[in-house]
Amino acid sequence: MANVLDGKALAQKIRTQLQQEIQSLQVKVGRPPGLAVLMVGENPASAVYVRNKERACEQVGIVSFGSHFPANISQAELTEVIHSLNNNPTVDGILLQLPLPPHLNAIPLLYEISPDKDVDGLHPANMGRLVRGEAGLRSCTPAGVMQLLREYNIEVAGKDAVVVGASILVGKPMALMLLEAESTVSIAHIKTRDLAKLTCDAEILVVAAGYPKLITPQMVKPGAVVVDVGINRITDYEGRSVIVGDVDFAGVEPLVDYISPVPGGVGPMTVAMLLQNTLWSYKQRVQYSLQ
Ligand SMILES: NC(=O)c1ccc[n+]([C@@H]2O[C@H](COP(=O)([O-])OP(=O)(O)OC[C@H]3O[C@@H](n4cnc5c(N)ncnc54)[C@H](OP(=O)(O)O)[C@@H]3O)[C@@H](O)[C@H]2O)c1
Ligand SMILES: Nc1nc(=O)c2c([nH]1)NC[C@@H]1CN(c3ccc(C(=O)N[C@@H](CCC(=O)O)C(=O)O)cc3)CN21
Ligand SMILES: [Mg+2]
Repeated sequence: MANVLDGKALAQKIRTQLQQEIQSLQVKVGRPPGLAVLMVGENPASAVYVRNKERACEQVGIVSFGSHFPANISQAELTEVIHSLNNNPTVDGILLQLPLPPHLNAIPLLYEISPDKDVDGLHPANMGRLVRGEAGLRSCTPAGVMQLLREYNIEVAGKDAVVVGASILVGKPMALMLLEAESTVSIAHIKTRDLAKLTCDAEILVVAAGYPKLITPQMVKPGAVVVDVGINRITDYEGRSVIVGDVDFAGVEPLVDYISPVPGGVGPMTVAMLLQNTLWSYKQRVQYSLQ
């Protein structure tokens, strides 16, 4: 039986640490950290994220400025909203929930978010820092995966790692962080000819494709570490709406050494890293008032 990577428990531990640090800092600074989350239209994965994030902010003492915009908001209107948040001194973090409705273009909007407040790490300046191995705001989900591996003392250096998925939100920054930790990294994507051949060689397998049961028992190396990033809402055999990952958990779990569950794995870690990034950004911003 595999060890289950308990992201829920680790995230709770991190939130307790953050709560204590925020409590003592805000006395000196005179205001709590602030996080603005912009959600446009309806997206089930985003809705889960926004709900969990608001609860977590409240727990640690971060003020959350949640804004939910109708699906028909224009590119210009959303750009204006971002500019006003950039100029708002009580906002330390700005997160634009992805994906956006088709009439909106995410890339130009991600350029508009001030790199100092880009708690998703998606601005080219922050992605560039990651590529170069510099400190900075980094994408929450891959940062959460790395922290989870560290918590369980899982050796990464020298290992063969495979990342399934190559998005700028998860797959690409994940591969860069695994490389920084000195593993040998391969990235699979939709055009990969033989996915199973690649995944069968993976000692560390991180899956972020958004496809339920993409990874079957035949596709994993016995004794591997499997991290499931996928968040898919499906209807189960009893007609209920449930969340599942990209890995056939029941089939894969008996074969591997470590596996992260969905829910309770990477998702809560993403939220914890978002809070951590917001605190980091706040500390950068208020360092003068602390001297
Ligand atoms: N747990 C969390 O905290 C968290 C955070 C973010 C996202 N997610 C979830 O993680 C999943 C991925 O998110 P994302 O934002 O990275 O999604 P995305 O932008 O849709 O990217 C998915 C990536 O997977 C690749 N892919 C899709 N089907 C594939 C297949 N059959 N074989 C190989 N590669 C395949 C795509 O390839 P192409 O680009 O070539 O099409 C793309 O690179 C989703 O389920 C999302 O909800 C979870
Ligand atoms: N800009 C941006 N950044 C993101 O990190 C992001 C988006 N957009 N859009 C949606 C996806 C999906 N993300 C998620 C999705 C779920 C959880 C989460 O907390 N999952 C929990 C609870 C699931 C449940 O309530 O059942 C889990 O245990 O997996 C976190 C981040 C983050 N994502
Ligand atoms: Mg999860």
